[in-house]
Amino acid sequence: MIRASHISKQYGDVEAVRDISFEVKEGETLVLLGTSGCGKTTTLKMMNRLIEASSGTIEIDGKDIFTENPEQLRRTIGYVSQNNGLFPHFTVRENIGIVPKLLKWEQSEITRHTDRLLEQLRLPVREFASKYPDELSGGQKQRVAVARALIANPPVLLMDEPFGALDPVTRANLRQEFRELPELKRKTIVLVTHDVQEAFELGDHIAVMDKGRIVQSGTARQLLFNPANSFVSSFFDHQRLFLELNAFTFHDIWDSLPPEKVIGSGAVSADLSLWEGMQQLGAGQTELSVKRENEIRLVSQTLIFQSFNNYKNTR
Ligand SMILES: Nc1ncnc2c1ncn2[C@@H]1O[C@H](COP(=O)(O)OP(=O)(O)OP(=O)(O)O)[C@@H](O)[C@H]1O
Repeated sequence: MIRASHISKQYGDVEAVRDISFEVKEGETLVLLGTSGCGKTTTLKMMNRLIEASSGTIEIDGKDIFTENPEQLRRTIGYVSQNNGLFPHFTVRENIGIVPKLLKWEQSEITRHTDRLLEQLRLPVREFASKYPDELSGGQKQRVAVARALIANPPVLLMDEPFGALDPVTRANLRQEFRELPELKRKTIVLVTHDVQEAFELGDHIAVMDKGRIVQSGTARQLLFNPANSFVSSFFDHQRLFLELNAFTFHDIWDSLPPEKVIGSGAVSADLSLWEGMQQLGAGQTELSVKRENEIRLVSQTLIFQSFNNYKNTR
């Protein structure tokens, strides 16, 4: 569990972060979302003391991080930086093994763990372990950076725009893989992004930031349907329908669905978001009749319009 209370960072006259407080429960992901310069990276780096806070307190698992040795603290927190931060003169295997080496693991242990992670992150050991960062694509470098952050099995992971430099397709694929990676299931994660879709896909909670402050913190649904002010709602306006379809699952419209069961084997999984489900329906990947598919579409769209009306009424 991470608890940040009233943290601020001042650079001369610039207040990069102003009196921010938040909690991240064990195993949850908090996304810091905001436009360039709003203080996301500064907030993240205060949590592993790459930047020292001007005031406030940060606790990780009940321990005040300001009383710890910063270097030792950083060995217990996984960190993926904005530009992947790989050492160019180290091979992939050496880059991933940096922290275990500092922790004085046996070399055989380091190799075993490195190779397992490489395979999991779809970087076959034979092909990639001895390569240098310059010989990798952007997406491959990010996978190595994630492996490096995970190898010592830290309970907390900090990620700064981990997919930022990638094209939209690679970015979406990596996000999907990232969500399914068993290593990440129980981690407490703080992730920085300016990408709304990324925030909604990966965050249990999302903190929307502006000018060094958290304007609103909540689940995707809370932010979409109960925005604190026009800044928050305008943040989502240009892709609202897409976000709403992602914010609901087929569970949510179960009662409104036609009586004949459409969810289950051969049909649509109840855990799918409406967006994913409708994509499956559109691609003819289910065993449902066209008539049934159209009924589901109609129910989904009606639900969204109802929600949208509720949302408009709250403004
Ligand atoms: N070392 C520094 N000295 C002075 N001002 C700084 C310093 N680092 C950051 N700032 C300022 O603090 C503010 C917040 O910067 P920060 O890097 O946290 O923003 P960000 O939201 O992460 O932006 P981006 O998405 O572009 O990385 C900015 O106005 C920035 O100019």
